[in-house]
Amino acid sequence: MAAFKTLDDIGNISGKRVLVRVDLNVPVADGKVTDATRIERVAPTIAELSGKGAKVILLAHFGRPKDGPSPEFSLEPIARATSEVLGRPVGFASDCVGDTAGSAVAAMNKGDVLLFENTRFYKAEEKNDPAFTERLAANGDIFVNDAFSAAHRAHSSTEGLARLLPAFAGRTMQAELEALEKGLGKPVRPVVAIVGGAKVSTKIDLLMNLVKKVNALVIGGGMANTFLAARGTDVGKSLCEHDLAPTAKQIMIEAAEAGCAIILPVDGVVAREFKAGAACETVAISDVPADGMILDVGAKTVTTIGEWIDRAATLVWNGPLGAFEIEPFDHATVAAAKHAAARTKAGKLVSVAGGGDTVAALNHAGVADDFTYVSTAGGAFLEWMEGKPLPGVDVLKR
Ligand SMILES: Nc1ncnc2c1ncn2[C@@H]1O[C@H](COP(=O)(O)OP(=O)(O)OP(=O)(O)O)[C@@H](O)[C@H]1O
Ligand SMILES: O=C(O)[C@H](O)COP(=O)(O)O
Repeated sequence: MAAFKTLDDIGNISGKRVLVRVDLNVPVADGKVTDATRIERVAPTIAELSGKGAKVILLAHFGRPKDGPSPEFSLEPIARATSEVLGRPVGFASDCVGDTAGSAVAAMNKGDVLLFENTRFYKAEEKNDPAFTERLAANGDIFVNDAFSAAHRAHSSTEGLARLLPAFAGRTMQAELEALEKGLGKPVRPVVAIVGGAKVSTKIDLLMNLVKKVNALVIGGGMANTFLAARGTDVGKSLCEHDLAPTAKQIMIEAAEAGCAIILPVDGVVAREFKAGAACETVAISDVPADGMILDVGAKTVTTIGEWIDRAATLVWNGPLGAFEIEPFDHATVAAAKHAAARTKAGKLVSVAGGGDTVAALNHAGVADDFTYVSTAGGAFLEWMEGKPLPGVDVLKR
């Protein structure tokens, strides 16, 4: 028996209003979804609930809006993409609470699917505010959480609702937890982690514990710049959170004490503009020009990363090594992804990667299917790896 209630326990839901938390925080460029993996992963849960005659109401966030509603963070285009993936109409309500939401739900028939606007248009969502959670709950009889990748957030739509309504794990939530336990529950050593990407402030603290769990930590992407700067390297105009230098230094101390090697870039691909085809050059990491941005790790670093992948029995990866969406800054990520995929196919590596953009990067490299497991989760995956309780999962426990 699973440790939490799943859709196998949900009973007769015909005609019932089921609020389903999904993660539709997908990569988008020019208004188009560039990687639909997260939508594809939640499709089975939606299809199952709809097939059982439920009125399926999707709750999701998109990005990190700071000041309430804005078109930039609207889920409306994602409703269209979800409809394409599901091969059926998906309605859209331009609010997740109140009259607009209530009227849209009242108009639903059995089996219909409706997406509510971005829950993060309300600050109360991220505060897990009980009054806001009640407003969300007013439109549901049952709650299903299928957003493993947002389960590290104790928000109204991830944790709060599970306290107010009968709550169940969706099929993707269930599959993610089972697959991670199987692949990484007792990882074969040496374990090498690669952490890159751009969410420096929300992920850097996780590295403090991660260095105690892995034998080597390769740091690339925007994350590396903060560590390089903390070490005294001038990173020019690169994405860098200088105020986190003390945290980065402490992580390097903890890693040394735990015997975890930290691998930082020795060279970088530098440009002056963040756009496709921008003029760029590869420079030693000590020679980044004051007006330059490191947008990818350089060829020497790629070779070193390959050597660490060769030493690993288990690889854990979150966050691209560079701004892979823009050529030619995808080179390092693609090279490392292909290298890890080849080792996995040769039976020499257990490779588990996760994250919205990380999955997109592996798809871009054409190797997502060759990894042992690809999770939709980035931050949640790292927290799971750390052994930290995930509020969205814990609340579902029997
Ligand atoms: N050197 C860099 N400078 C600027 N942006 C970078 C750099 N390296 C990587 N990135 C950006 O990092 C972003 C991905 O980071 P992020 O931490 O969101 O990863 P993720 O896999 O989506 O994880 P999660 O699911 O937790 O969001 C990409 O959009 C990529 O362009
Ligand atoms: O992309 C993710 O990792 C999840 O959707 C969570 O997003 P967040 O880091 O903005 O909470």
